[in-house]
Amino acid sequence: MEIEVKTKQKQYTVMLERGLLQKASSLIGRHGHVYLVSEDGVPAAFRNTLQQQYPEAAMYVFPHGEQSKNLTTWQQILKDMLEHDLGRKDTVIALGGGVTGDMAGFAAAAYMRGIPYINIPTTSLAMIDSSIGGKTAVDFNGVKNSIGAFWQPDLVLVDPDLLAALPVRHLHNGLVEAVKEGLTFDPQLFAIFEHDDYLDHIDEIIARCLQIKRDVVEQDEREGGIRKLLNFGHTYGHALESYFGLNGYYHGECVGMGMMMIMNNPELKRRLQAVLERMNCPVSCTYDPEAVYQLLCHDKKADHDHVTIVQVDEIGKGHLEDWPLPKLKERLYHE
Ligand SMILES: O=C(O)C(=O)C[C@@H](O)[C@H](O)[C@H](O)COP(=O)(O)O
Repeated sequence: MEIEVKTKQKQYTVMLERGLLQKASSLIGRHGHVYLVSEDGVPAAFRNTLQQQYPEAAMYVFPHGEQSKNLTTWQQILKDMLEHDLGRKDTVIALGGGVTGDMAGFAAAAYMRGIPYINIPTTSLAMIDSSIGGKTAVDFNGVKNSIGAFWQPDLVLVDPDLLAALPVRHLHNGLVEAVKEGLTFDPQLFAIFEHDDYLDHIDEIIARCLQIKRDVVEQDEREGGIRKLLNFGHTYGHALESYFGLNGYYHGECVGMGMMMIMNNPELKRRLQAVLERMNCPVSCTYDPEAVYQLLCHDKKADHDHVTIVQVDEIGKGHLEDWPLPKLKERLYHE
């Protein structure tokens, strides 16, 4: 399956097919010199499969996880790119999860004021959500994704075979973003999680999410309106993620709890809770409300004294609401 994404910045293809990694170089074609970025959590066999297709290319491998998503790693990648004489027509290829896509994408966005980059996601989170749409960022000063750029990829190769190597907690972590897309845009997608053996429908789940994301990003590349709906659960979710830090909950797990916290409709909340429990994901946690509130005030959707949040009263129909900060704070105390 091929999905065309047409944005003002770039027009590119997202290919979704099993076995793509083996033939990546033939699909990528000629793109100047190639520079590979990956993380050590990606199975060595995947890295070797790509490296063998580009024997001349340098590969920068950083330690896996959110602790690497910072300006230090970004600077090290840029320095290495310079040392390998990468030019404006050369291409960065990211092989890894969301952090790799962010690091490689943000490095490509800044290097020589922007060079091409190609994404080969290896996690459910990256396949479903972060590999397309052009959001690249690092965490800074304790605030998630606070420094970054919109920089669209030139090609995305989604190979669900790679998920076989993913630990089950990571798999579910990414699938929470698909639950989010079902709740905000696609009742049939939510129904897969509610009623079916969702692990038998992984390819369909990814395809539905990519199509939703393509439609949203094409309408609103820089998140002026409808794209904000993709942030359902992220207002509390990002704050919890920052609050618990590197050894706490995963991103998707925090988004799941964030959706539970923001949702008003008790019946929908009950259904979401049942889905999250099916996926062995947490539905709530204990935290210091004041500390989480302070983190929440840095939300990119915040405008001085209010935050644009996403609400879902009917499955498939997310909408935006402006919530004053005191209302968000009060809920933290009464959840
Ligand atoms: O692509 C988007 O737009 C999204 O909001 C997708 C989110 O699921 C994703 O976690 C995103 O990185 C959060 O964006 P941010 O702007 O709050 O950093």
